[in-house]
Amino acid sequence: MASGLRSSSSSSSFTTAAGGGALSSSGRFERQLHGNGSSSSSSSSSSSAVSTQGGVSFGQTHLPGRSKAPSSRRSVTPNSRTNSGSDYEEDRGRVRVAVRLRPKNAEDIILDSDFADCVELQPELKRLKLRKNNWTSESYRFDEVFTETASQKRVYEVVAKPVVESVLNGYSGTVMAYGQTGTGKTYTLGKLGKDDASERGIMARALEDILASVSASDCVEVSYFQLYMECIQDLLAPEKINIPINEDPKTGEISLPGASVVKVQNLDQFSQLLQIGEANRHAANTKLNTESSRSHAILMVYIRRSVHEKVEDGITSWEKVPRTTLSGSNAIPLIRKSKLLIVDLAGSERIDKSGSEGHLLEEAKFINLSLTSLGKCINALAENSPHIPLRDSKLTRLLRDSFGGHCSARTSLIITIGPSARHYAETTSSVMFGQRAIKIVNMVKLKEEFDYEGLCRKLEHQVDHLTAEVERKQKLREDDKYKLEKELKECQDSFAEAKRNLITRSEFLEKENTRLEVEMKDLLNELKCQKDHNDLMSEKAARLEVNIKCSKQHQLESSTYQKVLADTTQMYEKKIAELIKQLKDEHAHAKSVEEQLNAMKKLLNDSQKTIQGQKEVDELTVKLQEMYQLHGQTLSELQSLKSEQEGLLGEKARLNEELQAVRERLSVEENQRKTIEYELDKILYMNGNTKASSTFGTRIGSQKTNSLRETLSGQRATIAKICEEVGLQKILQLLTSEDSDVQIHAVKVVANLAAEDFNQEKIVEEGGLDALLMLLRSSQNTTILRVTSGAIANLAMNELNQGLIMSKGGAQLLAKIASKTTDLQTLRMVAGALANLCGNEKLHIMLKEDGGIKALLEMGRSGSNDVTAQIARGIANFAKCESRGINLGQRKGRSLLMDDGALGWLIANSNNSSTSAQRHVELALCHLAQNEDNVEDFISSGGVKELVRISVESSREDIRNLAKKMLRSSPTFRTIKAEKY
Ligand SMILES: Nc1ncnc2c1ncn2[C@@H]1O[C@H](COP(=O)(O)OP(=O)(O)OP(=O)(O)O)[C@@H](O)[C@H]1O
Repeated sequence: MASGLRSSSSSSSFTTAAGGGALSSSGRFERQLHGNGSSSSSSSSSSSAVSTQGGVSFGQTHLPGRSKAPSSRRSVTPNSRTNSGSDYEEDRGRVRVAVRLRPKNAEDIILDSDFADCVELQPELKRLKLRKNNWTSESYRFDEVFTETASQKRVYEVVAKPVVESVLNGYSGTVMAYGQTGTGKTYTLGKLGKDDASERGIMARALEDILASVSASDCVEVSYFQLYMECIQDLLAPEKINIPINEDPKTGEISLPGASVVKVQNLDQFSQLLQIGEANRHAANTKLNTESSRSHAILMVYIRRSVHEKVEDGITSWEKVPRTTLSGSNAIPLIRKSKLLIVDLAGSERIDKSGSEGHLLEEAKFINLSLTSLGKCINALAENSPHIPLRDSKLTRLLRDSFGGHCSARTSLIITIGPSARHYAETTSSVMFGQRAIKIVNMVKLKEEFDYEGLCRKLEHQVDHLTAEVERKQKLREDDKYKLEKELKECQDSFAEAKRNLITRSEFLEKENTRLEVEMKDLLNELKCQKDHNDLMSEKAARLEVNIKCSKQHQLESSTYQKVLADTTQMYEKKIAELIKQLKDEHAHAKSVEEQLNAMKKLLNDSQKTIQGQKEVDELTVKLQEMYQLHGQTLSELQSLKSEQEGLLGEKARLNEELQAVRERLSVEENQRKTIEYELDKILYMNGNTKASSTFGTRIGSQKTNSLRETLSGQRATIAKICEEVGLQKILQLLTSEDSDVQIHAVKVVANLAAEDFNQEKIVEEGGLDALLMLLRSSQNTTILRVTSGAIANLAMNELNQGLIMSKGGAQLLAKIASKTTDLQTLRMVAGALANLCGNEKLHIMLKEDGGIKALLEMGRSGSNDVTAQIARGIANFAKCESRGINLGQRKGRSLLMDDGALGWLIANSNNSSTSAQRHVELALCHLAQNEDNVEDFISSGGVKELVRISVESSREDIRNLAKKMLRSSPTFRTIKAEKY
């Protein structure tokens, strides 16, 4: 059941035209919640019957049957804030304003068909244009504009659904309708749509969404009351009147002690409550003899939802869970309360216009009192005024949460208007109310703070990381030391062994040496003995002369022995040399081993030095500890820097405001200077002079602001003042000046004055009309002709002047100018003047005879949309007057327009790209078709086909209906239509 609303706000909710800046992703999100301190048992489950309670307080709602235990509040601070739905989050605070145009009703169609609508919507630009007359219009931008065909579903989704979603998330929200009586406030908000669900208004749709989103453990309750003449009456229990408003002195929260609060469980039940409320509102109105709802109706929806806070890894998350799953876990059970206000304000029309008298006048004053004080609060809030007069009326006291209030209310306002030009003033006033409200930014409860805890955690993490790194490196160093020591030991061992081997080897070599020396000695002794023996033998030879042969043999033997001895000596000498070389090599080897040993010792020395790195580690640890201390100090410094920064930001904001004010003053002064400089160009522009508009028009285009509008009206006031001081007579005399420059300036002033109703009669009385006609007759100057035609067009708006213009030959003169000029602006002015004259049926014959109709139609050759729109307006005015004359039985016969080819012109222009021209062409065809005597012309010129097309394709429902009516009411048309279409 608790499926939750799928957000369509990104596509269908108001888009932001202006608004607050983006919030950073870190920061603190503060909500106000009611703790579970008060008992959760509620009699709300008992039934849906109307129950009465001690008090209903907004934000701290006392629920039915619930004890008034003080509810504890707490702030919740998630460590990170999401940016989801950023548009909505960022711009939550600004009041969103939409405008809805009501379709024409029967009265509008009957009374207004001669007039253009005063409202033009440009939904694609979210703009609304208010047309004062044919020449002047103002354009305003809103968050959304709804045309007369906008569905109830779309209006709900754009205006109210984002607010409802916000309320379901625990914020307060308000949806309010403001507008003149009969413009559709109740239709938009309170329509029940019993037979057709698509007709349901915002109240029913909001409850439908809310009920679909809450779970069984949640609670939805409503109060419904009206504020009539500063008195609050319960619409669910009408006997309860004069309900007081209580304000909590500490929190400023509002409560209505004694008001009924009803628990709602399904949409049918809510529809019944709404019906009861509407019936009671209607009964109260009837009793008070009022036709329309003159009270302010307020529906309050209280929502109480169970939520729980889950703490995981230091991150706080909010989850909507069934209450039963909360026990036994680390979840913290909480109740989240929010409130939705839907306010159907009473009609905003002016007292003088509504014609109220006696009791009704009193009533209107009270209604106006509360609406006026609402307007004052809106003004004060829009201007950021330090004092908001919330206490001036009950309405503003009740709505204190909705506009700039202390809670984070999200507010949507829908301005309802009608299309009729008769209610121009009321429509303008409603539109301006919306324009002021759109500037209001409610205080948003998202509070931004630096996340110190996060920083702390980050630093701790870094310290942990560094400590681990130090430990790792220490371990590495120990490993290295162990390895080096091991290698050193191995080196020492191998050195000792090498030394041992060397010693063994040198002992062995010494022994061998000794042995060889002994051997050599023995051999030498042997040799000596041998030599002694030889000597003895020679002695014997000498002595033994006899045995010479034998002696010779002995000699031979001796030489052999000597050779053997020499060989043996050489061999031993060689062996001794080898042993000495071997001994030298061993010495060299011993030396290189000693060198290696030295290198090892050096290495050992180095590694012992490396071990000194350990000390560095210790120092690092000390530094780390110092860092801890520094970190603590940094935190406190950060704290003080932050408060300093806040102070500086405040100062900066104040200086910015001052700077802005100075800039605005400078800009106003600059505008005033430029205004004076371009004064005459502006007048020209207002009268359609293209040359002037190339200079001034560009500026106008770039500056379309309220201040310019104010400057323009100030300009008119300046001209009126000049006229007052110089005297109209003198200005009119300047029209006959011989200097054409003087004439140009004078005619511009007169044309400007003629744009205001109250000057028109005076200008004619003082001979201004004659002077203008004289200029038309005699001047050749294009500018003079153009501006003069504009002035006459302005004068021709007034019925009293129209006869005079005709009797003085004005139509002939205008026709002549039309035939001579190709200047589009002049043609537009002339067409406008003739179109105004077409609206006076008494002048029709004269207008035709003076060539006015022919001239009007011929101006179509210009191909200009503006000129075509004026021609179409004139023909429509003419045809309308004729059809009225026929209806009243005052006129007979074929239309005077037929001979001049008006029907052909209309058919040829029925697909004109200009909306205004097309509407007038369609209206003119419908009015001409009403005359049976025009039927022949319609048949011969293809007009019937055009009429059938209009009845199906016209963009205006009222015109489609009119065409259908014409086709039905003429038997000839009926037959043709049946045969051909
Ligand atoms: N958008 C619309 N579409 C169709 N009909 C509408 C629309 N808006 C209003 N109406 C009709 O116009 C009439 C007046 O509307 P509604 O009663 O809602 O006006 P209101 O502004 O509430 O007037 P009041 O201030 O007197 O209460 C009703 O018959 C209503 O059905």
